[in-house]
Amino acid sequence: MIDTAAIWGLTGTTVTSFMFLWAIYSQYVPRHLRSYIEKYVYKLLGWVSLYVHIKFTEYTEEGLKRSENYDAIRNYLSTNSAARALRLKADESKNSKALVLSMDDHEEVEDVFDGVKVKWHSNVKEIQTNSSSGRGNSGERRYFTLTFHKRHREMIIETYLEHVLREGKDIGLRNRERKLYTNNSSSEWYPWRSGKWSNVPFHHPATFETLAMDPEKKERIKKDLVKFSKGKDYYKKVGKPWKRGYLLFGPPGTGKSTMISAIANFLKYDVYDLELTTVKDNSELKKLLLDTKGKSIVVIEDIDCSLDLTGQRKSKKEEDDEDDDDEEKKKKDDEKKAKMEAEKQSKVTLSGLLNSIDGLWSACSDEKIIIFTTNFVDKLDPALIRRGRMDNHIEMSYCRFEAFKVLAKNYLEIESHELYGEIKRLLEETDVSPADVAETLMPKSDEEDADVCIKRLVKTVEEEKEKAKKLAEEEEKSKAEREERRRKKKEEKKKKEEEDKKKKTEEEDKKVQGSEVNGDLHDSNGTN
Ligand SMILES: Nc1ncnc2c1ncn2[C@@H]1O[C@H](COP(=O)(O)OP(=O)(O)OP(=O)(O)O)[C@@H](O)[C@H]1O
Ligand SMILES: [Mg+2]
Repeated sequence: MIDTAAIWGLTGTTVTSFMFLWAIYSQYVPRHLRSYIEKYVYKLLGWVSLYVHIKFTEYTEEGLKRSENYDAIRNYLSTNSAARALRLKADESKNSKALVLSMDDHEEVEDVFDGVKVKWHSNVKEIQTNSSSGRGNSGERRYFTLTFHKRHREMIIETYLEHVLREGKDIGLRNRERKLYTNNSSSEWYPWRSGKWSNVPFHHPATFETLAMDPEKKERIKKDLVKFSKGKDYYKKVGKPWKRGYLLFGPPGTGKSTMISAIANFLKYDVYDLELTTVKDNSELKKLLLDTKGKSIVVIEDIDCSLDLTGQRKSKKEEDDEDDDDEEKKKKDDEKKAKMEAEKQSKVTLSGLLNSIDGLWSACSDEKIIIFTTNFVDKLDPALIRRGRMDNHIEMSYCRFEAFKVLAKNYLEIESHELYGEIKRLLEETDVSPADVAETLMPKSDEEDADVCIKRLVKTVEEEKEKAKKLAEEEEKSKAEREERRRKKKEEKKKKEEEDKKKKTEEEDKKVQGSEVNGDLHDSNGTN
């Protein structure tokens, strides 16, 4: 069938007469003759028309796969056509969180790029397909036609189309429903089962605005993220894979997991929450990482607990164990047992993890952030967290006044209070996690206003301060007791050693004396 959009270059009355001819042609000319005629008409149009037409179909040649370019163009035109076209179509795609308004079939919109005018036309064609049962089915195939003047051919093909596809893909990524993935155990790694990763829509509400931390630090992190996300060309230029590692460390409840959600929402990335204890070995780990998409964050939470990743440092530590008293030894034994349990389940090693982060990252898709979190940064092997692997080390600390102000604004919608001075002083002196502050600030009923919550916070922090003081005193006391025990043990050991030595010397003296007496006897016997 002749592509009607292909003759778009012709005007007014020509089009009307052509339509009349077209009706006669489709009714009276036999089908087998039409393909010949169409072939030559196309050739003729190519000679006389000043316009170039490019067709973008909804499905690939084989008809099986949806064309990514078609979707990108549709997204691109959705911003254009929503403003200009009169008939629009509301698409509700499975992976899109927003309604995509694209132009309806047989609509047309103009676009201007670098001062050059082009036209996009949306078309639909009836097709006959043969099903496996042998019966013919009819369906619709959609396509876009781009029309522009011959003299802009080079610019359109080389620059404009690249711009349209890039923009369209970006719009698609912005509109897509973001996902939170979690890894499955390898027994489920079949396409007809769950595959390597299961996912749910990612709807965590945390943002940098709601994250309580030092504002300057927050700005630095945001700038770093923006630079990374726009760094495609830079990373290519310096020959580095386009990835960045973040290490988030700090005590429990200081917002490490919240920060991950804030980063994901800020960059509009998916999140892959990698549970290392369900990964059997290094090869499984590599396969999992290779199966992650770009524009995503791979997270390994509590890396120190996931596996024994502390490497050789362990043996050095063991040497110091001798000085510990029984209580500490028991604690360490329990820790070791827990780690051995984890190792039994998973054989992922430190070097395996390092290889997966470094070696294969370059091979899998671009634009990826890997985040490790830990409560104990000192426990980690330096090889794991060196710059280049973990480029940015971020300490999430206890709630100080600046962070408190963010929480008060979020939870109580206040920016000042007469007790702010008191709170500032208390928070500088006392270590309270943002999680605790947030919980205290949250109104527990409709009767509780900001004043009640702020007073409760003052009380809570004062109590925490008292508790911390008592704990410090107790620790000091038990430390002194431990020192005393250690000193006594050493003294006893020394005393025992001295006694043993003395005993030994006495025994040796006795022996010498004995042998002298024997010698004398022998001598006297000999002379007899
Ligand atoms: N810096 C923060 N800003 C805002 N809210 C926070 C912050 N830190 C903690 N919270 C609040 O406390 C809760 C717990 O915080 P989160 O899970 O992020 O802590 P975490 O550092 O990951 O703790 P853990 O080390 O135990 O995993 C969050 O749901 C959030 O409401
Ligand atoms: Mg956490």
